[in-house]
Amino acid sequence: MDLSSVLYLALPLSVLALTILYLSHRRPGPAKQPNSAARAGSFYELMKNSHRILDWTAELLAASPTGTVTTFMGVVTSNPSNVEHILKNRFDNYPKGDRSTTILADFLGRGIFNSDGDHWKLQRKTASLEFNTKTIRTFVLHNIRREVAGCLLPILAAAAAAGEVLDLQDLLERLAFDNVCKVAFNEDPGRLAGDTDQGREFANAFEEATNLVVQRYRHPFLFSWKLQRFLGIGSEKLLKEKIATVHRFAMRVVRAKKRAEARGLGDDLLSRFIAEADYSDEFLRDIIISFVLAGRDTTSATLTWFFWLISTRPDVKNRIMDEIRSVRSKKQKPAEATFTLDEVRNMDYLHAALSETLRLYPPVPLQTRECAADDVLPDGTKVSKGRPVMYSSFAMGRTERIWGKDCREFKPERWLENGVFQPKNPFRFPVFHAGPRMCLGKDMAYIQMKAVAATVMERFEVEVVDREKEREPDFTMILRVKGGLPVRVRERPAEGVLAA
Ligand code: HEM
Repeated sequence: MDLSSVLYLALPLSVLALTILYLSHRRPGPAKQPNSAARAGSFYELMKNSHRILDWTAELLAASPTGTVTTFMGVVTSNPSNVEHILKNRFDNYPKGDRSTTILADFLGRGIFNSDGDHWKLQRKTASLEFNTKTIRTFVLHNIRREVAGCLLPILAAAAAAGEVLDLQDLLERLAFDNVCKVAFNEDPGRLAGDTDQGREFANAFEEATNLVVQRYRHPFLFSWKLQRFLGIGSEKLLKEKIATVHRFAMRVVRAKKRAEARGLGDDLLSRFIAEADYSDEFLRDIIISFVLAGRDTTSATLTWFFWLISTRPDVKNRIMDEIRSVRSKKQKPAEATFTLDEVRNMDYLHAALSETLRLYPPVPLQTRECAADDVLPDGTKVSKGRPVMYSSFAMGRTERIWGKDCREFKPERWLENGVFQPKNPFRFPVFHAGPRMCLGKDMAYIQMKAVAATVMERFEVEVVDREKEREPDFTMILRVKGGLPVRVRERPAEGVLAA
């Protein structure tokens, strides 16, 4: 790049930097919102609180009478009526929007996770049919049982015998990655069983590409990361390489599956899309990358928080153990190392404990949409065209107005009536999103999480090292446990359970 181009690009950058400085030091004017959203959170405050963005927004929202605030970042709400308006009633006015889809486009293309309008509708229609069949549920459970019995339990047994400390979060992430790849395209990258070269390269590139692409959100203007990409410098250089590795792997999978079509397709999601219509290779590549991203760290993060939370609550742990024993006692044939679909379904208390974990530590804690045309939210907040509008599941899970005075307590009982699990209104609990774009993998996620939790707990006592220590969330794309979760495991004496 020559000097004149550098100067040409440097000038607008300086203007942007000065604008940011001006905005951050400007005295806030009188609030323009009529009766609702407090105007809070200047650029300066945002920077000051950037390391605790979730707690900071939760505090702002709790202090606002309507549960909505207007910040430098856009409108943020924890008000269920607003959430219903954005996600359902005025769905078409709140797409993901250009800013977000442009940021993720190099990586995700126009896969279901990163598209709006007709392109999204087409994928959603096919995917909804495929996610809701009994065949896919059975396929999901079959894979998770295989992976748990064949890989996870032996690793835990070896650690128990050696008295070794394990990072449970890391193990669960490996398990979730292998599992979502099996469900998406029926290949196991072997993250848990001992990496294959190709699998390791794909998994590492996927992980790094996700972390690097998220860095683009930290740029206040699209222009700044685009400039880096154009110059091929810094994190953008590395990102390009990682994305190329992921795309190469995914393309190989798509082409191999298409070639195998004549010999019969499988039950995985890619096979089902191929059988459905003559989609292009790129279209299918984008779809499977979206599925892997969607189903990867969400379940492992939830399980990690779950194991930490129950380690601080022996009463909850005991009730889960009682439920597991009771489900087992109804079995006619000798118990296996893992559970059937019906057994997993019948665990209401475990379902409640996982939902309570999701309430306090939602894997996707803050969601953003972009306002397509000027609008007024049900609480009176005005939103202008192009503004980001966010809802915070994290703040909502900790809101007294929604969950009562004990909202910060871990209390699975709040989800049960006469021992039976009662789902909550998704606009008050939008952890899986809500409305037409609600998470497609919700049932699948519960099946996986329940199967893993019950199988591990039945066979092992999991002791979290330093369990009383408060765990800090680490929020990049998914709300993980900062620093992982070190645990020791001990084998329980067998209660009629066969070895894996
Ligand atoms: C605890 C586990 C999970 C949670 C909390 C969760 C949460 C969410 C949320 C909040 C969204 C909306 C994201 C957005 O629009 O930006 C979403 C979408 C989605 N999820 Fe999940 N998810 C979970 C597990 C899974 C799993 C295991 C899969 C399976 C592959 C999956 C597949 C999807 C898909 C395909 C979408 C896109 C739906 C669309 O845009 O129409 N999810 N999920």
